[in-house]
Amino acid sequence: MKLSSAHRTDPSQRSYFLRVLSRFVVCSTLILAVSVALKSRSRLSLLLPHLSYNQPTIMSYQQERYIAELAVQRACLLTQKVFFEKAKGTISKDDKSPVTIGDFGAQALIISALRKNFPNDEIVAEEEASTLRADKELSAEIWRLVKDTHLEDAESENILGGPLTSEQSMLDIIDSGNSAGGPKGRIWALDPIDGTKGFLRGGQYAVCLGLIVDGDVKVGAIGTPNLPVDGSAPIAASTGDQHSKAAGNGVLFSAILGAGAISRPLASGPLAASKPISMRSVANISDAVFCEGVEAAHSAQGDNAAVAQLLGITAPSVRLDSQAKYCSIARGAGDVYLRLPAKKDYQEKIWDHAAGDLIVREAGGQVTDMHGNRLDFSKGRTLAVNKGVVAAPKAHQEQVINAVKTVLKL
Ligand SMILES: Nc1ncnc2c1ncn2[C@@H]1O[C@H](COP(=O)(O)O)[C@@H](OP(=O)(O)O)[C@H]1O
Ligand SMILES: [Mg+2]
Ligand SMILES: [Mg+2]
Ligand SMILES: [Mg+2]
Repeated sequence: MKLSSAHRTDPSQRSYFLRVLSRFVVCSTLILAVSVALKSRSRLSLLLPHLSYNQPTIMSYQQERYIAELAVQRACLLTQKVFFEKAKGTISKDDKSPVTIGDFGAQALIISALRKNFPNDEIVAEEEASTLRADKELSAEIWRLVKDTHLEDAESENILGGPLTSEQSMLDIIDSGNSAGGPKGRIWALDPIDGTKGFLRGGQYAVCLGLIVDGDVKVGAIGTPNLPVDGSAPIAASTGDQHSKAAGNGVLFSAILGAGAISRPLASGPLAASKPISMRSVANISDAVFCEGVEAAHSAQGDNAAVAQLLGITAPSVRLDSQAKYCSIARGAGDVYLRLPAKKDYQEKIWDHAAGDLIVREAGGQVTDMHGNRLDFSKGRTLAVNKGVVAAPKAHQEQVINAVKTVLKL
């Protein structure tokens, strides 16, 4: 068929049309690429606002550490409320150890944040809700606390998943920390209040969370609301008054395996700026300062004293409850943490050590049992193959272990 000249396209017109079309395609591809990049960057910045985007790669476990820090920070708001404003009534557990509304509330808040962000992970937590299911009044009191506790920073609160929806879901959340632990998979070890006796006495306590992957601790976060922000300040034996509340207390410690340990003030807004922490370098072990527990039932204080004497240590021990001991030596406020068994057959719990073990090792220390073996977090809910704990600067660990073996005749 022959086309009339009116239907035929002029070649210069056709090439103009092709040029416009190709420019349109290039421009729209560019716009699309830029908008996808911006979108994923803003999603990332929501999750990891502390990251610099100049970093070529994002270090692994940064997100886990960030969520752990926020969750611990929020739980500390609740424990502080109980510490300063509420009667710290106790309930006795089957093993006669105390538990408070603060322990249950902090556990509920932290597990709900973990469930929101890492729904497939397992959780080994200290507390369970059977007492609360049998005591409606107590359960209602904890629920009032839990639903009213949120971070001041709405974006951070949103990342944690916002408030729980009902009292029943709170009880179920508390009970979901019942994993048996073990050598495989991602398992969070949670101690909602470590040093409950210190908490009740108005002394030191810690909110502790560690992530164990295939038996190895990868992330640790510990909130110590009553430790001074200034690591060189004296540690108050009791902080149960409003004056000390205003006096610069509250520290958040954390570590990622292979990436060092840090601390920052435990403020309630977005996470404050952090700084690296490290153990003090001690030229001679006789210059070291011991950190020890307060409760005689939890470690053999006579044995600790004999070890100190054998090492020529004369400085008095710093005594404080909870994993605040690990944190203290990790920032150079003390050098050696000894926890020699007071009861022969007691098995240490993984939630009492996971986060602290990593923070000390990442700050340049070594943590072992009294035989010099690394703590083994792959054996279930307890450190079934370890006895006692010895944490010291790497360079002096062997010397301390030898003194322990001499004193205990191992
Ligand atoms: N006989 C014992 N030996 C060692 N630790 C014990 C113990 N009985 C209880 N504990 C643990 O000691 C922890 C407190 O340690 P510390 O004495 O260093 O503050 C308690 O944690 P909770 O307070 O979380 O229950 C508890 O798990
Ligand atoms: Mg307890
Ligand atoms: Mg504990
Ligand atoms: Mg506890």
